[in-house]
Amino acid sequence: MTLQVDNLFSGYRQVPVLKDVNFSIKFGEIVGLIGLNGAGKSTLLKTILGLIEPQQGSVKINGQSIVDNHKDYAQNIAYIPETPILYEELTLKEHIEMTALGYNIPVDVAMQRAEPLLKMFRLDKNLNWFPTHFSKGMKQKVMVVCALITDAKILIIDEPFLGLDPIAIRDFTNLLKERAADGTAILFTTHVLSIADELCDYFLMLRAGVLIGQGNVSELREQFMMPEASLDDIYIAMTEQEEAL
Ligand SMILES: Nc1ncnc2c1ncn2[C@@H]1O[C@H](COP(=O)(O)OP(=O)(O)OP(=O)(O)O)[C@@H](O)[C@H]1O
Repeated sequence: MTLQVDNLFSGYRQVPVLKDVNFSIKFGEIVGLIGLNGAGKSTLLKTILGLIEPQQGSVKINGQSIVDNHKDYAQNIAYIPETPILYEELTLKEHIEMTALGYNIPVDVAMQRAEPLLKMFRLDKNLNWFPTHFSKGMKQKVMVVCALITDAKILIIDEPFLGLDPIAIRDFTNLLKERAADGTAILFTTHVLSIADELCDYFLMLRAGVLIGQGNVSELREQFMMPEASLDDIYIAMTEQEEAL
């Protein structure tokens, strides 16, 4: 039961951004995707989501690609983008209902699941609000609620902590840990290494479209030959190598 990425080349207009990327994520693991601006993190997430077609190689969930079974593949993934995408003409409640429809969940079940999340994020009094009345952080919380009410076994999150206040970061971090403990695989990008260090079982280090390291911190220490290094030290070494290229 995994997300399996094999020999993946992917990018835009035949120009590969990702070059021969290989990794797998088991259900229940939290994985941090780390790399400088432009390294290809969002391109990788978009390819996993099926928004970009691989130029070569494959992305499979439980052995099936999006081409093999589009519906199963899509329902297995929930996505929280870096910039919240909400429909101006739908209320918060209607966003939850629409998510329920998209993931084949009865609306009353979705509302039950949403209730504690809305309370935690202090949005429970705002069910009839439209997105124009929400702050950026509140919009991000709506995206989090919609993703977490699904039964998706893979959660893909682009910069999850951007725009959230410290309390929301703490609550969201705890929610992610709970989700992983229940068997959800979580892949997220971040530039906030301290949170990644606390949260992740292991890391994917992406440099110029190439996965140059993967593993937990002690495995990364071995791969980068830095026996005493912290995640910060390894990241800085990776960026210095990039500047020297
Ligand atoms: N729609 C696009 N068309 C063409 N090239 C693109 C497109 N989107 C991204 N790129 C290029 O692909 C490369 C990787 O970009 P990507 O957005 O995946 O990086 P990233 O690691 O997510 O960066 P950041 O940390 O800034 O979000 C960059 O060179 C970028 O210019």
